[in-house]
Amino acid sequence: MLRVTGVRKAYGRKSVLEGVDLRVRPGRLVGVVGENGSGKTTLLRILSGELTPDVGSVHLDGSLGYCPQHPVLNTELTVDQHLRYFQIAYRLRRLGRAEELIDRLGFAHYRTMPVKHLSGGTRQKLNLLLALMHDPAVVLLDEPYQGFDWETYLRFWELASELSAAGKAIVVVSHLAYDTERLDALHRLRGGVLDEVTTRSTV
Ligand SMILES: Nc1ncnc2c1ncn2[C@@H]1O[C@H](COP(=O)(O)OP(=O)(O)OP(=O)(O)O)[C@@H](O)[C@H]1O
Repeated sequence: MLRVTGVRKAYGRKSVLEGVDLRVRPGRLVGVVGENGSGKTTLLRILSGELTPDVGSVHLDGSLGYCPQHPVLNTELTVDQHLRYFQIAYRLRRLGRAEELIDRLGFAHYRTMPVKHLSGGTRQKLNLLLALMHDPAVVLLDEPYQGFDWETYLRFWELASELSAAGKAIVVVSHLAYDTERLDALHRLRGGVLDEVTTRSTV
C-alpha cells in the first residue's frame, strides 16, 4: 500500500506540488500523466524518499522498487557486475528473479558487456531490472519504457500486469496518456494537484 497525503513541494519560490493526495492499494496499476515540467518526477522522487516534501506525508508498506527517469548506472561496470552490486545492496541470497527478468526483457547476451557499450534501450532494460529484481511490494516507474522497441514495450506491459496480479502496488509515470486501458486508474498532475481522470469500473 502506498498512501500520499497533502504533499507540497517548492523549489525556492517556485511551487511545484500544491497538495497531492494518492492512494494505491496492493494489486493496483496506476498511471500518472502530466505535461513536461508538471512535477511528475518531483512527485516520484518524494514517493521514493529521495526528496523530502515541504508539507505532507508518504506512507509505504513493504519494500520499494524505484526506476528513475534517468538510468543510474555505472558506465564502467558490466550488466552482471550491476547485478552483483545490487544483490548485495538488496541482501538477496539468489539472483533467480534477476535472471528471469533478463530473459524476459531479452538482453541475456549483453551480460558481460560494460554499460558504456550498451544502447539506450538496453540501459533502460537494466534500469528497470534493478528496480524489480528484489520483488518489491511497491513499484515506482518513471517513464520506464523510454527507448524500448515495440516488442519490449509490449513485454513491459505484460510484466506490469503480472506484477499487479501478484499484489504489487505500481505507479507508472508518463508524459502521455496512452495505454490507459492497461491501467486500473489514471491520474493527471496539473497545477500542482493530482486529479483522477479515469478508474476502471471493474476494480
Ligand atoms: N532540483 C530542482 N531545482 C529547481 N527546480 C527544479 C528542480 N527539479 C525540478 N525543478 C522544476 O520543477 C518543475 C517540475 O519538474 P519535474 O522534473 O518534476 O517535472 P516532470 O513533470 O517530471 O517533467 P518531464 O515530463 O519533463 O520529465 C519544473 O519546472 C522543473 O524545472
